[in-house]
Amino acid sequence: MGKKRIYELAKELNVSSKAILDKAQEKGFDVKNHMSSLGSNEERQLRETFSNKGNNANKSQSNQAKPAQPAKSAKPAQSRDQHQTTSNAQPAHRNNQSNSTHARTQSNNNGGHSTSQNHSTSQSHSTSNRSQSSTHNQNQSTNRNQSSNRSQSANHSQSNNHGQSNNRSQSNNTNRSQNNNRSQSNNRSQSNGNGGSGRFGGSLSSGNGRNSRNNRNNRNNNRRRNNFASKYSKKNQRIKETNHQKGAPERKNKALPETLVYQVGMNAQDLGKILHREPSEIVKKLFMLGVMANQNQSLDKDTIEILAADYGIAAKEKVEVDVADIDKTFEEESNNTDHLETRPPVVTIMGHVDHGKTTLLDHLRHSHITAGEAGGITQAIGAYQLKHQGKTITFLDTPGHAAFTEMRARGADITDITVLVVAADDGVMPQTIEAIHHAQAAKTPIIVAVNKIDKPGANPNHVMEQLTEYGLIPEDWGGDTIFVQISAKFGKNIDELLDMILLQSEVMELKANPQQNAAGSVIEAKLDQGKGSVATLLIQQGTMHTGDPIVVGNTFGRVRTMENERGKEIKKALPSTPVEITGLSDVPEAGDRFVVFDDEKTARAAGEERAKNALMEERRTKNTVTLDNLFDTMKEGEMKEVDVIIKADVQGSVEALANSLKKIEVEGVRVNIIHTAVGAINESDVTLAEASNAIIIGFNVRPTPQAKSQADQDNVDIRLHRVIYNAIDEIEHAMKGKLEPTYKEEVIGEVEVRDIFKASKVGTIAGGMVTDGHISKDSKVRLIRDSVVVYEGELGSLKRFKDDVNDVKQGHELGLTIENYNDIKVGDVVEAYIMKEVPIE
Ligand SMILES: Nc1nc2c(ncn2[C@@H]2O[C@H](COP(=O)(O)OP(=O)(O)OP(=O)(O)O)[C@@H](O)[C@H]2O)c(=O)[nH]1
Repeated sequence: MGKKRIYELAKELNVSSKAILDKAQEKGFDVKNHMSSLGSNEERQLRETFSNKGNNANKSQSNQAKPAQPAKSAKPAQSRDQHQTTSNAQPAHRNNQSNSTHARTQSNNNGGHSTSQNHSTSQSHSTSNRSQSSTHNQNQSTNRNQSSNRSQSANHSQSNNHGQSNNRSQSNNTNRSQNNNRSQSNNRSQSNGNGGSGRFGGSLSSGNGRNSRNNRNNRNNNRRRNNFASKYSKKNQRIKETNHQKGAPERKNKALPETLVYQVGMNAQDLGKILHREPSEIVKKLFMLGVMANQNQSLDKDTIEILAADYGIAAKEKVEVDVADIDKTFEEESNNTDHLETRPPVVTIMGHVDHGKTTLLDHLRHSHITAGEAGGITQAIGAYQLKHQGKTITFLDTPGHAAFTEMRARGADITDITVLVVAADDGVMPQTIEAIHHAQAAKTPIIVAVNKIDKPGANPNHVMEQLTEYGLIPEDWGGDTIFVQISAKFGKNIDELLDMILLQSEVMELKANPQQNAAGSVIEAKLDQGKGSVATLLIQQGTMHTGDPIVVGNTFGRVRTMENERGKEIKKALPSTPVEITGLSDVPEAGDRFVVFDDEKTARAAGEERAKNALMEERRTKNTVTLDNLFDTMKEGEMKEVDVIIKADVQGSVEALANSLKKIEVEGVRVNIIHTAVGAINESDVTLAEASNAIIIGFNVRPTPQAKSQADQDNVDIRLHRVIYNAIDEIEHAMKGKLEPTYKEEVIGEVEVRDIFKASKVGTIAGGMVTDGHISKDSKVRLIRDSVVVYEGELGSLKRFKDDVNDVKQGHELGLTIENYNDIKVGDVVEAYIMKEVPIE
């Protein structure tokens, strides 16, 4: 059991935190406020103290009030005074008020009796009136009949409710029933003013009795003498006094709610509205709980909960949920560890062109389905499930790595296992490497299917050797990569491959909770003429039912129909199942996430909000890392690695550049090369860069036109270099935040070389056409052959027909020479660029 806090003990003992705090401090315990913890010994002592008080109040209180013990006789008077003088917000702290105040107050209550008289009265009532102590909320007549027992009431006031206190304080006014009645009424009306329940005594009826006017006057007198009241409460009291004098009806507070539903950061005003209480009352109450706060100051969770406890009601925090944030909902649903059950693995097949991916998928599709379904099966959607050894495996039919990475770029890491198909007769090829890098970037385990082992030239061992270079080492050789030698065409070892997939998935302990709302990702989506929006979804968590309200990406709806991959209507779908659904208001995108909501209203609100946000953010520059903002990004602590993709003209350059970049040392940051290859920068590189927030460095190579436009669109940073040192320097400077370019290269046009003329004096003259932009006499040029930069230099001359010109625009023919370079060939491209000065901010 943890240590008890003061407020908790107070709640338990039904006394104020302040009373406990005071007592604890009096006893020398090391406590500061209501939140302070108590040791078990301390707690025990306090319990004893307060339970004794309760008992004393009922039984043995008279000891304190015996005439023979004058020193103690002051206590009853205190308590009495407390009742009379305490403002509504201070019920629990009456005991703390001074004797002199009490005495004065009492005299007022007694209708002008002298102070000394009051004192003697209080003392003379030391004999307890036990019956009184047990009867709370007594009415006036009861009080009149009660003999006063101030010591009793003093003790009671600590542990009992206001009604009790009031009654007891009434009884203090012994031998003057009239005065007693007045006093009682005063107290009651005070309580009514508070209007609260619980310890504030709000349960008392309002002071509408015969004595109410007198009582009000008395109370007002009392209030004037109340040293405790704050500036604000004094003001409020004055207002109330005025109202009372005018005979204005007393305001009745509404009943407290059963539970205070709050949000952290609410202030006294907010809470006052919920509790139907004046903010000033809340402020006073907080003050008594040891929290100094004005009406506008935000309150923390603990304070609000203590306040609720003090009012005697429960408190519940209302957590504001951003329904539109389905990513968050998705994460929450995904991370739910309740009712976890094993789910089928989701497998993607990747590999180089013609290595047999489609053949493998087709073979699986046709050979591993239940007998009843065999024959004439048409796969309706881009994913399917098969059964092997009584277990299900889900295959995603995503042709091409770009599609795979595209999904990842959109935040959908849906693949559990990658099967890498490598043809045994062909070995590792560029797309094999690309696939490895894509899978590694996605951190999915790879199972290698060495295919076409039936072919005469097949050399599986060679494939295995090759793959060791990429960290894929067979188990036999001391690694942990599973290799299966198959023939997709002839179905050889396919079962072994499936065994291995199941084994891998077992190791991964793939689990999901089928008992919760479904969440997952879009595999593909389209607009169907007849059905409207049709989306293929992979359920990653929970179970989806027809009729479920759903938000998918920026669209929403209800699952109107649901079909499995064979076009069969189903009513529910479990985790790892691909389904095709209709019923969405719009067409989502592949990779979008979906979340099922409990009700359609929330789904609609979330969907509409997302659609609105998407519209606003449409085409807004994505927060992709570029060299220019790299330092800022790093500074923000968003990145500890700089992901880089290197493309170069020859393998030697790739390695040299990679090695050099790895050696750059900048504190807290390192270069992480996620993909290298020889050749032009293609769309797949750009997609990978976007998905991984990477920078592409092209060394002596150019991006293909499609890759270039995709990079522009996705804001992927491509840096082209011809000197390794410059590339290293640029990355290093960017990492150190020193990138302050004063000049920036700007490509202004492209010329296609269509004819070559050799002239003895001027060298090679290239005749051609400006296919893009323009070229000017002072532009610099690069000669590009098959996407590889073969020369970079200055323009020698620029002519239209026979005339020298300063500029030639797109669509016009021209003749040009490159200074000191003659090896120009037909089909070459001359890229014209200028170095533009970048103004320093
Ligand atoms: N002999 C033999 N041929 C195979 C095997 N697997 C596939 N092939 C053949 O290899 C060729 C290419 O196979 P695909 O399955 O289309 O290859 P892919 O990887 O899907 O090719 P893309 O879809 O272009 O990327 C086809 O002619 C297949 O018949 C195999 O195990 N043995």
